[in-house]
Amino acid sequence: MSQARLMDGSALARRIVEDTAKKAADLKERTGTAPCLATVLVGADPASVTYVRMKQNRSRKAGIESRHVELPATTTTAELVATLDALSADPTVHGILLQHPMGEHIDERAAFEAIAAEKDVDGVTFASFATMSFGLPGFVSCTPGGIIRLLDEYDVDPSGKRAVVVGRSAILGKPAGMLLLARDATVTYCHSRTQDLSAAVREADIVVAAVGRPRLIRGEDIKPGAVVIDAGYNAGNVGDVDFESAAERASLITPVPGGVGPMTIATLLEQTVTAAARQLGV
Ligand SMILES: Nc1nc2c(c(=O)[nH]1)N[C@@H](CN(C=O)c1ccc(C(=O)N[C@@H](CCC(=O)O)C(=O)O)cc1)CN2
Repeated sequence: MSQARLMDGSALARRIVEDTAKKAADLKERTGTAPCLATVLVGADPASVTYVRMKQNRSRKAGIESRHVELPATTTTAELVATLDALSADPTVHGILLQHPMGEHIDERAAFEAIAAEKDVDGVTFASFATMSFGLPGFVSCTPGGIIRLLDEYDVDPSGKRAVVVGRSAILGKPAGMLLLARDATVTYCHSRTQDLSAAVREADIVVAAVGRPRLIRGEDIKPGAVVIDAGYNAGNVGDVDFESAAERASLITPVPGGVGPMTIATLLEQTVTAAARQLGV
């Protein structure tokens, strides 16, 4: 029987998006300009197509214009960088989202770094990573930022807690750990070379699963009363955590779907409106 309380990302995301829509409307009224988010998709990976569509639809509902750039899977790094340079220089675009993954032949870092810092509403550049890591104002990576908002919403203070982040990707695991560190958690990163994952997870007061391996984290490894954040995206809306068994021991747990996912998009929209306001001098 499940004991954990659900951390309802859908409900919190809805409130953030409603608030963001009001700010977007206010900005348009004051400046005559609606915030604009450019989405860039390389190739046609079905999951990425879905995520980009979700971002466009929710942008529209929040009064954010979207400009979509679709590039073929054969796009080179140089071509992608040229596209991102053009969007970075375009004053009618306030935020840029480069959907990940983008193909193994592409130098992902070169592509992310082509996004102007002031338009990095997805928090993927080195500049954003630095401000995020030092707890300074700037744009956060959207999923990690959404995770911190969920923790705040459910009164989970990471200070002094042992946090274990499973996964070290540039857009998820690494920044999630840095945001928790900035909140004074004692952070351990686990990854494919970690020798005893179960032992590390068993120590955790906060577990962030961000590795993309369906049901990797099981209830028997969850410390009783731990907070479990499932940030795994796998086919069929299955998370990285075995929800049923983990919920028996956790005090709080995010569901998949309806947990971290909606928070990712809400954070993106919120940061787009912030970027637009700054660029429009409001
Ligand atoms: N440039 C980026 N690429 C990727 C990111 C990112 O933040 N920036 N994150 C993931 C995927 N992702 C957004 O791109 C994403 C995944 C899932 C959801 C979501 O809301 N999922 C729903 C379920 C969706 C459904 O019904 O099919 C949920 O969890 O409730 C949002 C965003 C990789 N790439």
